[in-house]
Amino acid sequence: VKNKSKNSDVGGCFCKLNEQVDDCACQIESLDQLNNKQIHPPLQSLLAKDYFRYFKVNLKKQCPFWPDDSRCALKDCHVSACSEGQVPDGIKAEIHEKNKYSKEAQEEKSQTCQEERELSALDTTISKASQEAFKNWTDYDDSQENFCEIDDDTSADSQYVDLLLNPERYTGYKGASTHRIWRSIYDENCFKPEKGIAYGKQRSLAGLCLEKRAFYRLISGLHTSINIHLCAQYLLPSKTMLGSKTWGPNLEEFKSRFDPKLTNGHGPQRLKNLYFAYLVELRALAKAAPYLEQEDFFTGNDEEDRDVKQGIKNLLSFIKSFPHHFDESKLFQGNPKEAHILKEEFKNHFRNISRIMDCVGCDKCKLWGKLQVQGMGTALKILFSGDGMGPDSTVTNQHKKSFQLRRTEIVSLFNAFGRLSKSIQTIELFREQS
Ligand SMILES: Cc1cc2nc3c(=O)[nH]c(=O)nc-3n(C[C@H](O)[C@H](O)[C@H](O)COP(=O)(O)OP(=O)(O)OC[C@H]3O[C@@H](n4cnc5c(N)ncnc54)[C@H](O)[C@@H]3O)c2cc1C
Repeated sequence: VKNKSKNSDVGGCFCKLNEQVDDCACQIESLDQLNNKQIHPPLQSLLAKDYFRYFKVNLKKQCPFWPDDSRCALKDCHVSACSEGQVPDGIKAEIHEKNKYSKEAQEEKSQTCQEERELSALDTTISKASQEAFKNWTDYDDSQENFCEIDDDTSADSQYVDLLLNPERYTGYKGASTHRIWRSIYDENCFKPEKGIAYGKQRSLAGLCLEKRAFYRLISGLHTSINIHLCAQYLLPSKTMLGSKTWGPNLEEFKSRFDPKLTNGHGPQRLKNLYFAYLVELRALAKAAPYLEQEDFFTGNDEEDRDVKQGIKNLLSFIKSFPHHFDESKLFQGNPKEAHILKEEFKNHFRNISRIMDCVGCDKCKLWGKLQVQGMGTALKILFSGDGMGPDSTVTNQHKKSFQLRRTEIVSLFNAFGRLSKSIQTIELFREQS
């Protein structure tokens, strides 16, 4: 495939990708470089490891806003859950995770840090006190920090899904059901620039404050990413007599969504919003690096766990060295009372969007929608949880609960970032084809 100069398609889908990411001191081209060369390859191999590939999710939760109405056209919407034996015991038991929330574990960790000695073997029982501590943490998370509603992983309807066996791709989910979802996200849960601007119409961000612009761009960036994946893994006409299915890039579908001539001029800005969402999650990973570098990524397979820990350290070192990170400290500034109200509003809107994911009428889209929204919510939790995320952040002191991430948050954060990363790499592919 001929490699076109990036700036040669001045009027096309990519015309805004030689600019700066909006409201950030970062050129899109430098993100392309960082992502495609340094981040995407190691990230994809980490996401194939057991720790990251199994995601526990409840796809049967009722939509809290309207009756479930839709079924998508293809049986490719179906998600196959894992059988009992498939998921590593270390993940299934999640003893390791629950244990780290217990008072005993916190104290042990604190002592361990002070004495600079290695943690002893894992305790494989969950004491009553530990369970209670875990519940307290869950309540704390739910009330204070979370930007998302996280599925109750003890519900009988929650199941492990192997993400590698259920890839995000074209499913044929479209029409009134999808439009109702996107409309309720944009119209009811994104901040509106001016009264009377309806979903699908020109959306001017002029007059919106930085926080509200950021919120809209995050959601739009996620929408772009979902749509890029369905274009990149489109159901192609079968080339065999038996009619077996093949999936691959569909440039026409991509153009229909991002070419300015076919989208009333909006497509290129939507592509640009993808980079904004990427930059926000990138910064969250950099900020949480001291915490993540301490994580054990426990599955019970010592060798793989060690590889993952090392792989994460290497990846985080690329991420930390990036010089143009998103600056979250500019958000929620000014009058403290107003900033607090705005932050609560921001959180509530985002929580609502996470609830709307239970209304998606195609299981595979719901799986990836829930995972990506939860991952973005985890990024926001990291960015707006203060600065207590250093190596000692798992230690509780009497006055303040320290920062914590659950396995499900870590898995969704890395996978969500992996999806945005894949989208940016895919843009390169479509650019070369066009
Ligand atoms: C949570 C979720 C997950 C999905 N996952 C999948 C999937 O895995 N596979 C699959 O095949 N389909 C999936 N879909 C469906 C897919 O996103 C589209 O809705 C569908 O292909 C129909 O596309 P459309 O052309 O009607 O426009 P849509 O993508 O439905 O967009 C609706 C309207 O929103 C506006 N819009 C479009 N893109 C943006 C943007 N980036 N920013 C701002 N506004 C925008 C436009 O005005 C557009 O007309 C998912 C839908 C949802 C809600």
